[in-house]
Amino acid sequence: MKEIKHFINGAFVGSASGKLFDNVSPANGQVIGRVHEAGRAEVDAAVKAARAALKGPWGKMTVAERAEILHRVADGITARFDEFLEVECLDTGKPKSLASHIDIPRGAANFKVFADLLKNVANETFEMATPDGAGALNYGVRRPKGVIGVISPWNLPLLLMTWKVGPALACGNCVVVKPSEETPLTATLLGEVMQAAGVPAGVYNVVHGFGGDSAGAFLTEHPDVDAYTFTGETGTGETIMRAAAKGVRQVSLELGGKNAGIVFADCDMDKAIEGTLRSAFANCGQVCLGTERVYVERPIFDAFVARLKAGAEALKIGEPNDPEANFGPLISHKHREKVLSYYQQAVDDGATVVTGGGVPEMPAHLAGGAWVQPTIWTGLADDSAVVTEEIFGPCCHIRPFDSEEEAIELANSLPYGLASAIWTENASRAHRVAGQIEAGIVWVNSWFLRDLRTAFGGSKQSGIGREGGVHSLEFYTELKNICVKL
Ligand SMILES: NC(=O)c1ccc[n+]([C@@H]2O[C@H](COP(=O)([O-])OP(=O)(O)OC[C@H]3O[C@@H](n4cnc5c(N)ncnc54)[C@H](O)[C@@H]3O)[C@@H](O)[C@H]2O)c1
Ligand SMILES: O=C/C=C/C=C(\O)C(=O)O
Repeated sequence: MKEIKHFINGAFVGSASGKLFDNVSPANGQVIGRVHEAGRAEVDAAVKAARAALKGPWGKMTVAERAEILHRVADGITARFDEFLEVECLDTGKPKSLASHIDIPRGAANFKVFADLLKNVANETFEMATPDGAGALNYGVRRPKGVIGVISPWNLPLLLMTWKVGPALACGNCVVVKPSEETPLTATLLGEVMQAAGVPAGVYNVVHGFGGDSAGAFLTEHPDVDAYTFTGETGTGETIMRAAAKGVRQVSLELGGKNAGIVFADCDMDKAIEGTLRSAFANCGQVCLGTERVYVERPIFDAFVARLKAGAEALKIGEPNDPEANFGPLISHKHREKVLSYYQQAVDDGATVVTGGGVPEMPAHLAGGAWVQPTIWTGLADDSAVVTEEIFGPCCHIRPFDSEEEAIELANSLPYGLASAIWTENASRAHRVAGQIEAGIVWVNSWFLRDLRTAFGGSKQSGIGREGGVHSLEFYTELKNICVKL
């Protein structure tokens, strides 16, 4: 059985405690590996290695030197594309057709984009008048924040982890990564790529384990970490924020959502159906930006529901290697229990189940997987938990609306504010509505169209801070003002 070890100070090491946990395939329920669980000793070793690398070669490199190495990391991922694809799909069960287009290429791009960006950042300067007439010159310099704790989720493991590690390293920081316990493989494989690319030991460290009372908590409680960047559930974000408060460490939090799609009667129906299908069901609904609430203008409500149902029913459920498959399993049986509890709740609350609502029949060799049906409901009250709470599964509730104001009010009615998608061919309306949606990201006639230079993050309980492009610099660097009296 394959053992998955930590990557600390440039070497793969096991846990001193000898504690291991199972890595289980979501597609068939079989154990695919045994993962070392970090104790305080391993987390401490990783933080110490990061601190030493910061004071050592990495901290002393020029931006251009670091950028060259990070380009080699990106090329290293691309050169081992098939291996990354294999293990990402082993961990998550997602179709290779999806991960080969999104997860792995984005993993590589996250290093290139931020390496290039750092080479072109301008710093602010202010000339200042002084009473003696000689003046003063203020100029800003950016310095790495230090040792960054990176805590990432399981839904897009390589993409979301490198989305943080790419800019962190480009800015000259060193990182200790705690990947999700569900998906340890790509973060570990990246250690090999880092070694081969010439990233100095200690710059990139990975510790495996769980959240509370395990590697996650040990990392967030460690006093020598300067800042934490986290993607995951809102409740976990609160816990991490509390831990980071000790020592006044900064946090960047990308949290949960209950995103609304708003479909106007003047939309291009083909586009709206295609985009809503993806936003509700891609990655088996396990995308933070996904749509779980769809509001459709009444004149096209019935037609929209019928077409979305047909689209959901045409999804091809299957294992990662099935070239036809575009719909995989949920991440675990535990998560399936949660999703199925909402499927039951919807029925109890009087929903009309338009399609799905249960567990699909799978061939014998996949029967142990965490499969679930894509599901659509109508007819629920606005305060049903199914409509107000993040399910993080392949499901959505569709509700009619009669006016623009009503649609905006419904979209803004929850404490989350991550993303929204608006479907209309009327550009004025698109601008007007997009400006009023309380969310960090609004798409018009699209979904998950990503330019890595743009600000990414959530408002309200969906997060704190923005990452992406130059916005990442705000978190990953300290901006220092130097004032020179002339
Ligand atoms: N806003 C975004 O950009 C974004 C992106 C992807 C996922 N998400 C959210 O992530 C959630 C799904 O991911 P998940 O189930 O892995 O989230 P999660 O919060 O359960 O876990 C995320 C990570 O935090 C760790 N963790 C858990 N408890 C911890 C603790 N007490 N201290 C330190 N670390 C701890 C986990 O081990 C894991 O590595 C959903 O809520 C989804 O909306 C948000
Ligand atoms: O599940 C959440 C998806 C987040 C996507 C990104 O962070 C990104 O595209 O950079």
